[in-house]
Amino acid sequence: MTEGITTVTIPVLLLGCGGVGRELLHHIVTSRDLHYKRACLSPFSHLMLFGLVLRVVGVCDSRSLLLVEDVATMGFDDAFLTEILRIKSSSSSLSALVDFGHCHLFKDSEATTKILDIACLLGRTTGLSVVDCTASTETVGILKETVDLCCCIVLANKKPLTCGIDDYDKLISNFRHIRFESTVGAGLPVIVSVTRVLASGDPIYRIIGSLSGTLGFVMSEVEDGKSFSKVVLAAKSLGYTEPDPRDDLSGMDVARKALILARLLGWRINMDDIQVESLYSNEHGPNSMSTEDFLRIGLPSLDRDVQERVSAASSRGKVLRYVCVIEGSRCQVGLQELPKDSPLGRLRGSDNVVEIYSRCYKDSPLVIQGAGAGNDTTAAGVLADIIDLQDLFH
Ligand SMILES: NC(=O)C1=CN([C@@H]2O[C@H](COP(=O)(O)OP(=O)(O)OC[C@H]3O[C@@H](n4cnc5c(N)ncnc54)[C@H](OP(=O)(O)O)[C@@H]3O)[C@@H](O)[C@H]2O)C=CC1
Ligand SMILES: N[C@@H](CC=O)C(=O)O
Repeated sequence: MTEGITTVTIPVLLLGCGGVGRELLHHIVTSRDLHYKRACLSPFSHLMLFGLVLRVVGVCDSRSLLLVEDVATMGFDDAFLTEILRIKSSSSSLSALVDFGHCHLFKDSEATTKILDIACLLGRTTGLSVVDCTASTETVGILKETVDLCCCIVLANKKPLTCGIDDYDKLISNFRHIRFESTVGAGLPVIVSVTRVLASGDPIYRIIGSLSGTLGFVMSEVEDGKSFSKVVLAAKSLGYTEPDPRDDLSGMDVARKALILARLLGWRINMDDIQVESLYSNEHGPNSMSTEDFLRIGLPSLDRDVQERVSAASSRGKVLRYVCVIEGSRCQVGLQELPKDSPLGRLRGSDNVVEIYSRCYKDSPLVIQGAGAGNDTTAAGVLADIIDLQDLFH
């Protein structure tokens, strides 16, 4: 420890070690020096110096929980975190790491019980950050219990916030302890912007945006003459899509983002209240075929339809964009034909854009634009959320 610097430690428990979760661990390891020394650059550094240390106490995948030997004092060292990355990148289970020693492995219901034990031990004293980088609804129960144990919650996963309204209310009941910036716009500061505008007493009456990195990328690539199926597969390999890309193509992923924003505005609505346009029909849905079959057989069968729609729009001098509108009592997501030179029409690749209209931002909306998908930018958003929580524990 550098002399004169007080250390602030945030214990982190990671749920989900896929594309985003692994990238988060990588960012934690590579940003250690920055986090430790950052406060020294603060204008107030002559008053108080503190170094921030993120202590990863546990990592969970769909099958098991890997824990440090002593959660009260230890964190996985960087060599071990790097080994977790290596093992999970090769699609192996976390159980492969038990041989390395200095850790414990828990499975199934035992893992859930253990997570709650840790939350109980560390929540009130240290504000354990429980970070959800899964794409599962199964984490909601754990997250709700950790709220009561005074833990902090950081979400990339949209599903916990888009379940029933009671679950939502519970999760945000301690608003200072939850961050979910990456659920909308990946690393873009959308949630914080909406929250700040609302907190200033400036009512937001309209949000319009293009909020799917995948659909933005797909539409602009198909405009350039590439085949829909190939472009969706490329979006998947670039880390833009959900684990099952049908979540993107059905509009459900954008609908979840719309619901999170609408609920943030105070709307008491559920998924059923959102009009959602899907790019495929039921015969290609999860009840009819597996993800693998959809990628192999279903996707190519959609090529012609999507190409025709894109070409028809182009013949009218327009482009197709998947648009989210929250206004009046309407919350709607779907394809729109837009002028090529409009703010949404000009979007390329995985970029998102969000326009926020309020009393202060009436004639000229507050616009947030930039990369809206990808493991790197999403994990960066999650890490910034974790760092943002540190002020609660000085
Ligand atoms: N990629 C992006 O651009 C963005 C992604 N997000 C969100 O980030 C989240 C993660 O996405 P991504 O990393 O691509 O997903 P992946 O499918 O790559 O990873 C999901 C991880 O969660 C684990 N998991 C599944 N169920 C559970 C469970 N019940 N408990 C604990 N772990 C579980 C999986 O385990 P196993 O390894 O055993 O399969 C896997 O490690 C998603 O919710 C997504 O919507 C948000 C914004 C942008
Ligand atoms: N699948 C999503 C990822 C971010 O939420 C997208 O394509 O925007």
